[in-house]
Amino acid sequence: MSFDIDLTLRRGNRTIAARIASHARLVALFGPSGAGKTSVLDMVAGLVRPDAGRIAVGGALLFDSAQAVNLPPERRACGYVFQDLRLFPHRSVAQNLRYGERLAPPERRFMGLDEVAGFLGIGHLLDRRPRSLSGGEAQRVAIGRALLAGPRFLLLDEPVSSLDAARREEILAVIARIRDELGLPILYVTHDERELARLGAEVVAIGG
Ligand SMILES: Nc1ncnc2c1ncn2[C@@H]1O[C@H](COP(=O)(O)OP(=O)(O)OP(=O)(O)O)[C@@H](O)[C@H]1O
Repeated sequence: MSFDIDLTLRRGNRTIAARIASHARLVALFGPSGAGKTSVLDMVAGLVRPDAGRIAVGGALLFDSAQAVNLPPERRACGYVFQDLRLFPHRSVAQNLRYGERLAPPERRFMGLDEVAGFLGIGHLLDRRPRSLSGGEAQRVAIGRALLAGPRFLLLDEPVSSLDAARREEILAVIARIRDELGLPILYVTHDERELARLGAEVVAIGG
């Protein structure tokens, strides 16, 4: 199973709950703003601890409250592309990518920097600083940094919500290639139904 997740988290006066049991390579978490989609990604990444539940991805158990299993984020091997990207502003695109590369243990390095740059079409941007990039270019650099870290799966938080229609299609095509050519399971957050249709995603509703 690609995603086998059942968790709850109390935040303020609401309870965030998610149940995902899927063999699909791309599963979309869909729901209104504030429903808890980012919180679910944070729990899968190991940045926020669920109150209770179980998280397994690609057959690897990452968290189980009943068995007292709670792998730290660096042992979960997830490539997390945050909604605000979090590129290092004072470093070049190449340095941002190398940061990801350095995180990857040798046995999980399935792509080199040149290959990732070619795959994502960012080879001409390597000397630029993030602030000089367009939204779509910055998104591709953030995805590249995540891929270079040798992930076993990807967490993508609203990766196209800030882009115009043309750039949106460009990034969705990249995401479809990551799913089809690299075969990485992807957990994808959106509140836009057009993206679900475009990606043919399996949909899990959160909150609402
Ligand atoms: N660190 C925190 N402490 C307490 N409450 C939080 C924290 N982070 C988020 N929340 C609350 O948890 C709820 C879910 O937030 P979350 O960001 O997961 O939702 P979301 O579905 O991703 O929303 P959006 O689509 O707007 O990004 C919100 O009510 C939010 O205010």
